[in-house]
Amino acid sequence: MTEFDVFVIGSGIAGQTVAESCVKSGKTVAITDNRAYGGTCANRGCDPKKVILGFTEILQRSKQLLQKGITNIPEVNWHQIKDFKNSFTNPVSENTVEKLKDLGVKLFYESPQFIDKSTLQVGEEKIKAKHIVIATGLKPRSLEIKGAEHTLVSDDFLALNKLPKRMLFIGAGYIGMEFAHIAARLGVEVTILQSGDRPLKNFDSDMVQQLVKATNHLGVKLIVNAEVTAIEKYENQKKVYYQTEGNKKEIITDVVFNTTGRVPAIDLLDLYRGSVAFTDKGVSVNEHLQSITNPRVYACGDVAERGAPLTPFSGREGSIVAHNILNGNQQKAIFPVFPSITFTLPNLAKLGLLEEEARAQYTNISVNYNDASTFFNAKRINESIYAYKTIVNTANDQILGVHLIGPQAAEVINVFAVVVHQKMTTTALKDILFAYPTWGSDVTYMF
Ligand SMILES: Cc1cc2nc3c(=O)[nH]c(=O)nc-3n(C[C@H](O)[C@H](O)[C@H](O)COP(=O)(O)OP(=O)(O)OC[C@H]3O[C@@H](n4cnc5c(N)ncnc54)[C@H](O)[C@@H]3O)c2cc1C
Ligand SMILES: NC(=O)c1ccc[n+]([C@@H]2O[C@H](COP(=O)([O-])OP(=O)(O)OC[C@H]3O[C@@H](n4cnc5c(N)ncnc54)[C@H](O)[C@@H]3O)[C@@H](O)[C@H]2O)c1
Repeated sequence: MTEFDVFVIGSGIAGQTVAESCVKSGKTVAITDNRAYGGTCANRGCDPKKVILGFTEILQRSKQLLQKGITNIPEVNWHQIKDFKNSFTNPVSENTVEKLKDLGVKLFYESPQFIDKSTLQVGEEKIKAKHIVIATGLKPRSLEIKGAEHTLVSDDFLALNKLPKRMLFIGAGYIGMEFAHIAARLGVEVTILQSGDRPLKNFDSDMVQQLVKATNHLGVKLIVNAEVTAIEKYENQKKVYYQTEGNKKEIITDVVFNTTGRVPAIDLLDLYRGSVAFTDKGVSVNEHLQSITNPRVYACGDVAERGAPLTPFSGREGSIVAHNILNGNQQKAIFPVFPSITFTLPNLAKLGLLEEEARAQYTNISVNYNDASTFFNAKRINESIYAYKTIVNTANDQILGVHLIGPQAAEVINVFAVVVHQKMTTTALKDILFAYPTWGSDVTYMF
């Protein structure tokens, strides 16, 4: 039986971080992945999405300034966009493999199964490890309806050879909204069916209302309170049956994407045999990111029950796990307040508490919600959607929450992340001289 100090399952940002730190500290380390090395963000998530978004930003800006100096909207070519996107994603796997091999990590290419608390079956090999790290991320939630096999997922969107004329997304969360905006700007007729009464439940409702306005303006048909009941395939077309407010409806489209959420990728691991407890949110871990039922096992990144399923968390959790393996459980998974973005155009951004959370937790708060579309920054690019909501604890003048919608909200929210992280007061923030005219300079007017 082969033995390692550390066996890592999953080569995304979380797993790679653990493997790299541990091998550099002299541990014997192995890692396995049953898909392309490098994980979701670089291969099938944040990065390729943002590359494609870059093209739609140009289209959006051109459209806003059409007949104001722009005479033609540029034409886009999906094949070229895809080639450019592939120039980022294609090398990821090979580069990751090379980096890990050079560091002395032993690589495997299949899903392991737990045999007992410290042993894994990896292909033909039985492997024992002092520490096993689960970093397998999330996978798309299965859709439990008739005809679910006719749906595609976000990976398939990024791999499309040709853009269809029509697309339908089931679910208006991060992925549904981001991909719907991208597709619509690239000329696809887009429908979104959302089960609840609004998209993006984690974001501020006033900002989301503005985003819904922008989404409608873009020509996307966003239908809320829709319960999808079945999908039928007719040659190249799909018929999607749904109900809304008791009425049965159907819609014909070319491609249907299941964007109803993502769940922990743990079903292949036989966690029961390893005595590793889990819930539907992921592997159950204590504050050191250690399994609550098997102390040899740690979990980090999206698959861990703690933290948020976002790239910066996965990296941070990976380094906490590596530190705890190497030094005994010294680091706790305590995270600073963090921004979250929906990369639609305009961007939707949030940091800290929602208004209702702040009202429930604090007695003295001030909430400042304003339409900023008359600000110079918005007017100079003819942008009609720009708004903010800031929530301040009036007892100490510190910011509790910031919610932004605007063309550069994804960047501007980072200014607030620094302010909140450093516990600055709004008075101190207003004392800073920001360069003008920049989006950053608007933040001093948001209180
Ligand atoms: C379309 C999309 C867009 C996104 N955009 C953003 C964004 O803009 N910003 C942001 O912060 N986050 C974004 N995310 C989320 C982000 O990608 C994840 O939070 C991050 O990649 C998680 O890293 P991880 O290391 O925890 O898991 P992953 O990167 O998912 O890595 C897990 C690895 O484990 C492997 N694996 C799974 N099961 C097994 C098994 N049984 N055996 C062996 N290997 C296995 C997988 O193949 C994968 O390589 C996006 C996600 C998606 C899907
Ligand atoms: N910009 C980013 O940071 C970014 C982008 C993409 C993904 N992510 C990460 O990936 C995770 C998964 O994203 P996601 O968009 O898959 O999930 P999500 O949870 O954000 O959205 C799923 C949406 O589908 C809806 N839904 C669920 N079941 C439905 C049904 N049967 N019919 C219609 N609608 C239904 C939900 O109400 C929700 O609005 C996110 O939580 C996020 O952490 C982040």
